[in-house]
Order: sequence, then structure tokens, then C-alpha cells
Amino acid sequence: MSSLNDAKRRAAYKAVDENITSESKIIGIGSGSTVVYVIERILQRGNLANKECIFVPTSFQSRLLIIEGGLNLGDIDQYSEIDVTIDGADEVDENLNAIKGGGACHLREKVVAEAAKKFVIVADYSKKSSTLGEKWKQGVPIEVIPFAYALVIPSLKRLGCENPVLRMAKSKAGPVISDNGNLIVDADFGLIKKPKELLEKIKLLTGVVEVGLFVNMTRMVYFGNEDGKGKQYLFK
Ligand SMILES: O=C[C@H](O)[C@H](O)[C@H](O)COP(=O)(O)O
Repeated sequence: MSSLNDAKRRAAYKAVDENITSESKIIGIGSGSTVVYVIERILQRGNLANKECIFVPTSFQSRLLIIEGGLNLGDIDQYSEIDVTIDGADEVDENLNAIKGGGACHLREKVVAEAAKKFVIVADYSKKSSTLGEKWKQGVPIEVIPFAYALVIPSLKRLGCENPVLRMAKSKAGPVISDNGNLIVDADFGLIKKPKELLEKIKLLTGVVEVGLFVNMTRMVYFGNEDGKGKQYLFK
């Protein structure tokens, strides 16, 4: 296994072991490659898989992971109070603010994170930074309704992003369509020293549904280390 995957797995296992307890009944499941290991660990711990836990997905991908794992699937409209949500991230700064949405799932992820008493991030060492924008060079993912994207792009330029890019699909001619039927614009703002301010400004643009900046939401981050020895935890 690559050291990166190994690191993801270590972070995910530790986060499951320390945050999903016998008290946890409703559990939010994030999206992405690291979350695959979260489900793997939940399944290994048969007591979690078999008992009456309900798992609330954040995407088509995590819904499938829950179904294929034979876990109890719930929806956010049935379970709007979640005990703990565990999710990946594209970058996390030292204040535990994060960029998310590399897989275009950040709208539902934010809903399921906000619904949780405790929001926990799992990531490999390459995601750790001191200031957002240091590591994730693709820009802040912004979910936009299709009708408005041509207007949102110049507005993002006025906010300081030189070259906002409509995210294009890799195996289809045309744009990436989110699970909500929207488009994704990636907007590189360089180093983001004031993520809350930037989030507020982008969110005010008409047509923007959600921004992949998770500010003051994360309780804990588990980073899997490169050397394979330990894990590094950051707590708030
Ligand atoms: O939209 C996708 C999500 O925000 C993911 O949680 C994020 O991109 C991290 O994914 P991965 O664990 O694959 O790096």
C-alpha cells in the first residue's frame, strides 16, 4: 500500500475507534477516498455494523458505501440530529478550518457536518497546512446553479480570484454535475488568511449554493503520518 493510502487508513481507523462509541446512534458519513477506510473500520468493528446505528450519507458515493457495507441507511430529513460525522478534507489549516469539495460533495457534506454534535476530519499528512491555499492548489470549490455560473465567474474575479475555472468532467464532454444537479467553479484565491471573510463574501453572490470553506466547524482532525509510525491529532 502507498504511504498516502496507509496514512489515510491510519487516520480513519483511529477516528472511528475514538469517536464512534456505544453511545453513537446516528453517524454522518463523508465522501472521498479516505472515508472508504472509515467504512472499512466500521465494518471490522462488527458491533457497530450490527447494532442499531443509522448512517447518514453525504453523497451518492457514501450512500453506496453504506448500502454495500450492509449498514443501516438513513437520510438527513429523517435524522437531522447526528451524533458524530466523520469526513475527509482537501486541506486543513492550524485552526482546523478546511477546504473541501475536491469530489464536488461539499454542499451535502456541510449540511451533514452542521447537523452533527461533533464533526471530525480524517486526512493524510499531505493535507496539513498552516494557511489554507498552501497545499490545495485547485482553488476553493464553489457549487453554483447552472443558470448563474456565467455571472458568478466575473464576480469571483472581482473578489480577487484571477482565474475561476468551471470544473470539467474527465470522462464526459462537459462540466462536472454535483449530486444536486449544480456546477462547480474552482476559484484560486492564493493563501487564504481570512477564510471566514472570504466564505461570507462568496456566499453572498447570487447563484452560489455553497462554498467549500469549512470555517469553525471542525472539532478534531486526525492526520495519518508519513513515517507509518504514529498519528497526529489536532483538537479544538
Ligand atoms: O467533495 C469531496 C470531499 O470534500 C472529500 O472529502 C475531499 O475531497 C477529500 O477527499 P479524499 O479523502 O479523497 O482526499
